[in-house]
Amino acid sequence: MDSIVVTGGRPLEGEIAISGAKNACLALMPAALLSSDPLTLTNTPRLSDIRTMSALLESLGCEVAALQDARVLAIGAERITNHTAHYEIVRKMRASILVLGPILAREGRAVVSLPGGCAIGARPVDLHLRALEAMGATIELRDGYVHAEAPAGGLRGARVVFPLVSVGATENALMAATLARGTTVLVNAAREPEIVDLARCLRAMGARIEGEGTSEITIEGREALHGATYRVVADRIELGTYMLAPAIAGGSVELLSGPGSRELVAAFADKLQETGIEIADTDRGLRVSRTNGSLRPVDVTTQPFPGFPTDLQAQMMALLTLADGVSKLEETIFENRFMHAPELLRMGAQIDVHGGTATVTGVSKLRGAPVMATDLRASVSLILAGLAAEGETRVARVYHLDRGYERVEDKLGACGARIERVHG
Ligand SMILES: CC(=O)N[C@H]1[C@@H](OP(=O)(O)OP(=O)(O)OC[C@H]2O[C@@H](n3ccc(=O)[nH]c3=O)[C@H](O)[C@@H]2O)O[C@H](CO)[C@@H](O)[C@@H]1O
Ligand SMILES: C=C(OP(=O)(O)O)C(=O)O
Repeated sequence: MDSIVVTGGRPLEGEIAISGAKNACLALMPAALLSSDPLTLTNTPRLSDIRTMSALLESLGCEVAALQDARVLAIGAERITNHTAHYEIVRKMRASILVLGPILAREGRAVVSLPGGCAIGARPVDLHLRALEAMGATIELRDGYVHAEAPAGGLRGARVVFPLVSVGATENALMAATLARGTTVLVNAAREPEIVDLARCLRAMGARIEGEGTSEITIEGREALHGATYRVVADRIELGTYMLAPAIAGGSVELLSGPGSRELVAAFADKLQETGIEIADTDRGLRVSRTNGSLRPVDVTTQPFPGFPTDLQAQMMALLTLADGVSKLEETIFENRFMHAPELLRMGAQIDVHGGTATVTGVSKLRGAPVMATDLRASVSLILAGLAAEGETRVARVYHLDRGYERVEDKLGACGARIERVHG
């Protein structure tokens, strides 16, 4: 199994290209199931999660062609030949549940393995299922699988009120509603940029949708959708992660995420600026610079968009371990998302975790250490910490990292970081 070895202490200078968003792409790919015409996605990231979704779609009868060095994916779902998403694939990636709504809406039936819990929390899918039931589906759970059936004549438009904000449940319901009979209103819908991206792509496929990016989305169901070509939005979590690289290591880096991309990370960028880091908009994205030696502590509470993203909490914690004072991080989305804390302790950080709150008392320096992470964002937070630490940090089990970060060693290495991948 590969490890990443980082030797800290070098300020970073240069630029980093930000890839297309993993989490947007993982919702856009199943949208292809809604039409018998091909959906072509451009700016797709080269990540293991994307390959897993391709394999899942192929197992359902789709043709998936990775073009232009896998920067473009052409997905043809002329016929869905298999209505079951098997556990062997679903267990690898929770986003597999996103095929449920599209298959059910187009074919009238679908069987999808329950994804099960994962390191960061239990992550049930009840809200996905309730939304589809509100559209008339009959759902049964048997032997670890969701068996869903649409009523005669197909799913019906409905008013779906989500008791809590769920990105995945909003995506599943949004996709299903595009082919339902009548109007669907999603109330308390997620507002994440990935939802906006999905709605725009569905509109390019002929769907009638209004209100994406607000908490109420209205969808007028259509008989059929057609093919389209759509460009995946920049990855705001990758962007935020690399914004933290010069913040923690020192130096100045331009993040090539496109003009106007600050709005993708506004709440995070505000917190980063509060610590004393400079952020400037550029024609190509954002420039982040650390000119001043000390970092101010800040308090952070994770929230659904437009709040501070849970997917940047671990990385922000790595920075705050070196602030001049005490910071509090409150995790409100997932019940077990502080797995990076004990590993950061091994590098000399001072962190107390009580329930959903981590109190971080800044230290003057971190020391390199062998560390290991059990989820994607925790893994990258240890790499960030390694950029600032004295000596060598070896981050083991980087398959988590490869789910969500493309060539992390090349992107940081090009800015002067001493970082390498060690095989075996
Ligand atoms: C592939 C993808 O896009 N993953 C993102 C997506 O995950 P995902 O879509 O799984 O996250 P949700 O927004 O659904 O989860 C939010 C909260 O709702 C709970 N919940 C969710 C669904 C449900 O049916 N019942 C229920 O109780 C979850 O356990 C969690 O506590 O949004 C999360 C929150 O921004 C991000 O951290 C993930 O990176
Ligand atoms: C939690 C994440 O992904 P997933 O929902 O696929 O587990 C993530 O991207 O940080």
